[in-house]
Amino acid sequence: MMQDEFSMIRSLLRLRGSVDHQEQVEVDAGDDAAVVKHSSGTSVVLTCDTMVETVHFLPDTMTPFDIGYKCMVSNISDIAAMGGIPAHAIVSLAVPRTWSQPSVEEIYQGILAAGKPFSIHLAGGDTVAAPRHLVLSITLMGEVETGKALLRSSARPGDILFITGEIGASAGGLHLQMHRQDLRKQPYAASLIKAHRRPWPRVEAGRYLLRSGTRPACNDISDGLAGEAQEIADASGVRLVVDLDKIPVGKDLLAYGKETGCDIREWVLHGGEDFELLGSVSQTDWEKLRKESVEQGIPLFEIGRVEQGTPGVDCIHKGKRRTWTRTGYNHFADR
Ligand SMILES: Nc1ncnc2c1ncn2[C@@H]1O[C@H](COP(=O)(O)OP(=O)(O)OP(=O)(O)O)[C@@H](O)[C@H]1O
Ligand SMILES: Cc1ncc(C[n+]2csc(CCOP(=O)(O)O)c2C)c(N)n1
Ligand SMILES: [Mg+2]
Ligand SMILES: [Mg+2]
Ligand SMILES: [Mg+2]
Repeated sequence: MMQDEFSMIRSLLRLRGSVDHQEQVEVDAGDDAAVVKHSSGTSVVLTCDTMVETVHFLPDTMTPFDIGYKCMVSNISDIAAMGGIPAHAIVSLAVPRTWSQPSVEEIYQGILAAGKPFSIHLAGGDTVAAPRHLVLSITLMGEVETGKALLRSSARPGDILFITGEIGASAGGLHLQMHRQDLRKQPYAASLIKAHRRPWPRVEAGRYLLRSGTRPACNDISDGLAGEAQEIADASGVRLVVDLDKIPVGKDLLAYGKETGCDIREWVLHGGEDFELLGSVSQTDWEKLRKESVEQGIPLFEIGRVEQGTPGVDCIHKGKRRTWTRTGYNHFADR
């Protein structure tokens, strides 16, 4: 039995417990809109990402908690990619009849859990009926020092290209859940499934990059490495060269690929939903960044370089250089 719209909203808001970022909250959820103060010297960072049943998840690939969690992470990740600090979120929920009240509350628990490490204040939202599939959309507001945001357009010829962690595991976890449930209990399975359902947004790395004063180019990898690299190339007017052998890949993904004979390179380059950051800085700054990042426990892996040339991305594998023609995940690719 589902509560009426207004009881549902009250139940969902009660799940928040205490209000995060209280010092900034002038008017909380409950009025026509929330009102938040923001500090001088900082600018507002705004982003929005949506998840749709059948497009971003299926009952077999994500629990309701995971759906809320991952939708929040995909938003936090965009703030991280700008070097910002996430602060206030607005949640829009379109719920079909087939979803029960406890399942919707579970989505909320996931949203709140993902926001908790960053003290994100859930400032309100909207709740409507949906004809068939669930749609969850989150708008996230954050702060960044004025004039300091990390941009896709900052890559320069001579830069070193880097990434903040292993990639491909999310797509591997999706594949395993959709096609190889028989391997679910294998030792490598849990970490791949976790990578797909509960990614971690790189806020610390984004803040570290911003504070370093090196002004790196930056983009988060939601649509796959190849596509996100292309976005940096286009925005900066440069050519990116990615060394395939340098891309960090986890041992569990390697084990899954070995067992199934699947081409894990496809997932590493085009899988997406890994939410690592892809960036570039000058060679001199790279030496400094790499040294300090080790001391601070923030992983940074060199994966290539930036060159002058027609905007685009090349890859080098076993000494051979080729151009990547495929772009990132495209929602309308089959239309
Ligand atoms: N419907 C829309 N109206 C206005 N701007 C949009 C719309 N959709 C996307 N944009 C803008 O286009 C840019 C690229 O959006 P996109 O969603 O591709 O980025 P992303 O969130 O980094 O990627 P992903 O959605 O894969 O996480 C962003 O600046 C975004 O605000
Ligand atoms: C059931 C199911 N099928 C396919 C996928 C893969 N997938 C969906 S959207 C997307 C790119 C990022 O989306 P967006 O651009 O909206 O942020 C990817 C890689 C999935 N997660 N679940
Ligand atoms: Mg988006
Ligand atoms: Mg995004
Ligand atoms: Mg992004």
